[in-house]
Amino acid sequence: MSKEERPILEAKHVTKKFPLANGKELIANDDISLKFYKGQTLGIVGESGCGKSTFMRMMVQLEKPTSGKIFFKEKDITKMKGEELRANRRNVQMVFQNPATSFNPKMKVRDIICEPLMNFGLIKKKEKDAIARKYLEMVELPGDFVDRYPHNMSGGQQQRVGIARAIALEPEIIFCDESTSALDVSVQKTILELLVKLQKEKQIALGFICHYLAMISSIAHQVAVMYMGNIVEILPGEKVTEEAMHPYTKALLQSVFDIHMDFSKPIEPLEGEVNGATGEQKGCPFQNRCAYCMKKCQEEKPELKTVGEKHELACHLKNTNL
Ligand SMILES: Nc1ncnc2c1ncn2[C@@H]1O[C@H](COP(=O)(O)OP(=O)(O)OP(=O)(O)O)[C@@H](O)[C@H]1O
Repeated sequence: MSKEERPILEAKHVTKKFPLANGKELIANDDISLKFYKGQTLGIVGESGCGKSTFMRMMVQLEKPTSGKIFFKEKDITKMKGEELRANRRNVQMVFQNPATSFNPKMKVRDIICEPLMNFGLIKKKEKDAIARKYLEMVELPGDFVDRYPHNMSGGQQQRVGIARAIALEPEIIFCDESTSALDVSVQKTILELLVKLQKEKQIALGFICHYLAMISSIAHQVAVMYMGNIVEILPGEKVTEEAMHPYTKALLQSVFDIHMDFSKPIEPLEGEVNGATGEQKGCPFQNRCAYCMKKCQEEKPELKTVGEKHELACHLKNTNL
């Protein structure tokens, strides 16, 4: 495999369990394997509570998996400790989606953008102003925003400052969690476009977490659809509308897709209950809500299998024309 084809970041069989008050465990992520490549966007989509943020938190080293491995350029980051772990954080950055709560309200934009650079000892105090202005320009904000405080900016502007702060470290991969965003969808879309522009310029890998399949598939090279902690389908973003096979992906498409890309529509809820996965239910995680559920689906959990070019599916129905 050539260097270009190797993933920057790779999750291998990653599982995350949380203890529940009743002594059972919630399986928030169940045996997830995903790859992130240089200059490419991998979108992770699914309803609230399916485990997207949990996955991202492990990728950015804020949490450790219960089992499985995470490789940054073939080095297992789950084994890193101390200085090595701290140094690696620079490579994998995250854009916080509620900057109002993640920024120190007493810090000016200049300091917010430069704080990580100062922490890593990469710049001197007197360089801060010029550097903050440079990154503000990259995120299409005026240079004199350096003297603003977070509360003097709109949510979208704060988001741009968050991106400026993340890219200032020149990371190899950036994660964004739009699913928890306080921004309205049209602002989310502009932010997404900015990230795609920066990605093209800098060849950053992007991990993008989103509720809106139509929005994410319009920009992501690959889309991974998550349901109750499981990846049920992976396919190229540009092929989502024509080639989606999983009944859940199709349901997400039907509920939100609009050819005119009207992202203001909320997701219509699917029929049926989403239960937390405690590992007690045999078979397919989607069986309770699937209109095509067969006996086999109640007994045997479908594994992700290749069904086309860059297309993987976990569904027993794969050869049935739905
Ligand atoms: N620290 C924690 N302790 C216990 N349970 C947790 C913890 N973090 C997340 N969970 C549970 O894990 C499941 C997945 O949560 P997660 O936040 O990853 O979902 P999500 O898909 O990102 O949702 P949203 O789109 O609403 O952000 C949920 O049932 C959640 O309640």
